Amino acid sequence: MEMLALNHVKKRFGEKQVLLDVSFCVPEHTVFGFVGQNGAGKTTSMKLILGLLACDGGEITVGGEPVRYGNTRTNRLIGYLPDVPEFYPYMTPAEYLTFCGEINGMASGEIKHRTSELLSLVGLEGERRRIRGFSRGMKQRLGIAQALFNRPKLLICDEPTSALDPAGRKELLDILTAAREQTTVLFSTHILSDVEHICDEMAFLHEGKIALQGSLEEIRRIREEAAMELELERPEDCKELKAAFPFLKPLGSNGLLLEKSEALPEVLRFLADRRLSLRRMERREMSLEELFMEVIGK
Ligand SMILES: Nc1ncnc2c1ncn2[C@@H]1O[C@H](COP(=O)(O)OP(=O)(O)OP(=O)(O)O)[C@@H](O)[C@H]1O
Repeated sequence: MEMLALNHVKKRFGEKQVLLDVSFCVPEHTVFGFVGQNGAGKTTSMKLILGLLACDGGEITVGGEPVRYGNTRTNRLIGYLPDVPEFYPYMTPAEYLTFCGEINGMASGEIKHRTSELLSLVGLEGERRRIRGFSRGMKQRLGIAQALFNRPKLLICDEPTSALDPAGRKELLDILTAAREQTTVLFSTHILSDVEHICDEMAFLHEGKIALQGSLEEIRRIREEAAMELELERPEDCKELKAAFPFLKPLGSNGLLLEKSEALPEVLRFLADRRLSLRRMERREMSLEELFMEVIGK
């Protein structure tokens, strides 16, 4: 079942059309990466999912229920970690989570149990310091514990790793992976290696639309089919081939990169007709980064 679905969502701020037509689905119990450059509209999309902004068109459902602007009904299913979470700095993490349980009207036994379970999940068990002395990474981890307190079906995190150092990022990614046992995770990022590390699926938002989406397996397949490296025996053969197919890109002294795999049969026919010998031909493993640069035309 899909936990979240956006269908043809549109959003404009004055003259600026931020989301032109955004559709994607997040299946239950996945870790879903929502990727986009700065200013692509990731936070705007999250605010629409939370009913904090009104869509100009399209529909959003959470757990099958439609999201309505200004109506918080679907938010009972959601835990949200904003990009800069705010806390009462004079509290310890245990005091803070206890306070969250109390304002939610939970019984004290349940609050105690949940607090200890979550502090252990985020690696803050036994932490007696007050939040004012916390690093950014510790605050993000506490924010995840808070967002998970009510056992949400969907955890939404807005760029949770972008301000963290590599060690802090790794800790946070491990927590999001562990959180998948209890919930579905949607997190926005522009750090593509984070997506490669923990996501099952992803969508890439570019110029107001989803430019690329699917499981990481599917996206890897696109990468493998995307480009081919050719290495010829002699530099003059390389020159001859390049002159016949100007779209081939130089690669080292005797190599050429073929980005359009549909042109491969024609290139091979040319090599055979001219009796040019090929030393090596290999599919090129593109990084997610390179693939995105290609999608955005850079
Ligand atoms: N309330 C608003 N009024 C006017 N413009 C806005 C408003 N909120 C966002 N925008 C604009 O919409 C665009 C998308 O912003 P958004 O914050 O959703 O992007 P983002 O993908 O989250 O970027 P970042 O990675 O930098 O956080 C930006 O150009 C931003 O300036």
